[in-house]
Amino acid sequence: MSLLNPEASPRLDFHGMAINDALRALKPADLPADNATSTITQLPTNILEAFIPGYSVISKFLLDALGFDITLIVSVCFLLFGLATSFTFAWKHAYRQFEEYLMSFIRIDSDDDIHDHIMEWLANQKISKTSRKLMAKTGRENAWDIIDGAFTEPELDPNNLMNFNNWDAKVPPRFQPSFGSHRFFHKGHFFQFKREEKQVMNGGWPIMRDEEYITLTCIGRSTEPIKCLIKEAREFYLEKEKSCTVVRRPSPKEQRGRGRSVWMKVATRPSRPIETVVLELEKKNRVLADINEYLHPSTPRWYANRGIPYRRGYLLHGPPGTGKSSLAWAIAGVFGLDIYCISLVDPNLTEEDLSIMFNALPRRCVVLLEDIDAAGLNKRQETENVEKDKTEDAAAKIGAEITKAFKSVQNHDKNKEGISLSGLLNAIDGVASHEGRVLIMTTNFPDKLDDALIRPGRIDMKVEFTNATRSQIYELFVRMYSPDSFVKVLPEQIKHESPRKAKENLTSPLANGAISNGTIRHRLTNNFLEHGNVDESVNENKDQKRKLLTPPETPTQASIPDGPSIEGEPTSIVDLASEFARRLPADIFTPAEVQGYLLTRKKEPARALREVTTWKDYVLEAREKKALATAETTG
Ligand SMILES: Nc1ncnc2c1ncn2[C@@H]1O[C@H](COP(=O)(O)OP(=O)(O)OP(=O)(O)O)[C@@H](O)[C@H]1O
Repeated sequence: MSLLNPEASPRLDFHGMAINDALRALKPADLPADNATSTITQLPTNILEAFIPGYSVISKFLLDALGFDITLIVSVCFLLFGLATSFTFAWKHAYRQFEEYLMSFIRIDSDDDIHDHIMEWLANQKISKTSRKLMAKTGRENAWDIIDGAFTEPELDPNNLMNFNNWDAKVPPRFQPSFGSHRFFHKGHFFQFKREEKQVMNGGWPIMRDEEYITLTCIGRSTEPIKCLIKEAREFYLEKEKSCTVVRRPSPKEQRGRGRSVWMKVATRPSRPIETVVLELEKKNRVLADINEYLHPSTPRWYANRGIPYRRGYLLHGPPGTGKSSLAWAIAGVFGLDIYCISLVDPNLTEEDLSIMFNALPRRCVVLLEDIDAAGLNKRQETENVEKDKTEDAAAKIGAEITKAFKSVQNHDKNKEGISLSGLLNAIDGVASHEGRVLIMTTNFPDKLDDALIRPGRIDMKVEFTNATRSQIYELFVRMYSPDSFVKVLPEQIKHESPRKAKENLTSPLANGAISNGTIRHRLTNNFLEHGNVDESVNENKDQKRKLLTPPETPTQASIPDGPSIEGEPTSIVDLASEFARRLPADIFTPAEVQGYLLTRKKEPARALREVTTWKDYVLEAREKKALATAETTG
């Protein structure tokens, strides 16, 4: 019996009647009374029963309670659902076919540099302004960002001091397309950009971790448009970072995946100009020429033809604060390489990690192993000899044996967590080791290193750093008080050269002053040291550079602002520098100490000169006292 017939349902209420009227309009009077016969909009009850168990009971209950049959409504819903599902299925299938035969895609995992290039590029495209699905990132990430000029000046308080309160809030966040699909047109091509996450096995705990990847799709059977887009993104990114050095360190274990993700980018900082490392010109040029030759594209073949592993290691040694790390950073800047820093004293670093790290190095990079003497890799022989000398009498001998045994247990435990000499050697020149990298090790105690570590093939060049010589003191002084524009112009000039030109220049660093102190000296001699003035060309961007938050313009011969000159006192930076270098003894103070002293008087060269003798006496006296105290405590 159908309730669509009003006569058949005497208890029909107002709503029931309205529904029935509507249904009658949909299906006129001759609706079948028996639901065994069905229409296109009214499915047989037994079919509905199959999809909704207990349907007939429910419908009967509703019929009794409300007085109308829900079959037609349910049937229409079913049909609509069926249609929608079929349409979705057909659309998906058709799209899949379209994708399969008429679209091309390139997938990029987040552990590849291209991922960063694309994301950075997209952040600067229209899509990152117009898309409805964005991800916000804090605008400024490190202190170096102010150098690119796009920064907001902090407010000055009533005392003329900078107030950084709320400063960060003024920096607009950066936006990137968020997870999901995004579509955009670029250079006449339609692209789909999909950002997704997948679960991958982790090296440690937790077992699984999320890893991001992106897929770039374009219409057409060629991936060429995507390749062009990737190329454009890479160029954009590299142009942005061209005068910067990217610093990477080992990723925390739980974030470590495969490939590049074992290293994480910790900073991008402006490259250190090689001229700012005050070192004998001959030494500096020797290192640069050697690395330049090693990195030349034809060198790997030369090595291969002679069966020599394509590796080169440098040991920079000398007292702390003499410029070893500074030179390593400057080398990375000169050759435009990323720098990969490993601390061997990191207790979480295992030998296995170390070999994974070396294995994941890119083709060309600088690997910096700092303070290798501090990593328990001391010369074993020597330690044993020292122990022997101490064992003069029997009692002392027994004591020494106990100490030795205790130490060996300690070392055993240490090596379980840390790096042993053989572990380091395996990483440096094992099968897994990546060829083509520039390995730089620094140490304060070269004599303590095991011969195996510093043998040729592992260390190919040693560069000794000493306390500041007179000429270094002089150069540090001149550099400290040279105007910013003067200090900056040379490295910028080098960077704006075409890569080929830069390469030509680098072929013979000795012959070319551009990357050596030679240029600085040459310029200083001709334009600054002799006449006390900087080239006009050098001063071109002076006004612009003054805006930077660096100390105010540094003094030149024309104006030395820290008080009236005393008769007989030098009045130019050059003369001040000469006198300054004369008043300090050679080879006693490290460049870091001299730099530290000058920094506290960075706007007052004349004061720096006046007070240097007092400072020298004070430091020497303090050293003496410290030495006495140490001697007393050690007996
Ligand atoms: N030869 C130098 N030329 C220019 N600056 C130097 C020189 N030596 C030291 N400095 C300055 O001193 C500071 C410390 O230098 P750096 O870290 O390079 O010394 P280091 O020899 O590596 O010291 P450590 O052995 O303690 O690591 C830096 O700010 C650096 O600019």
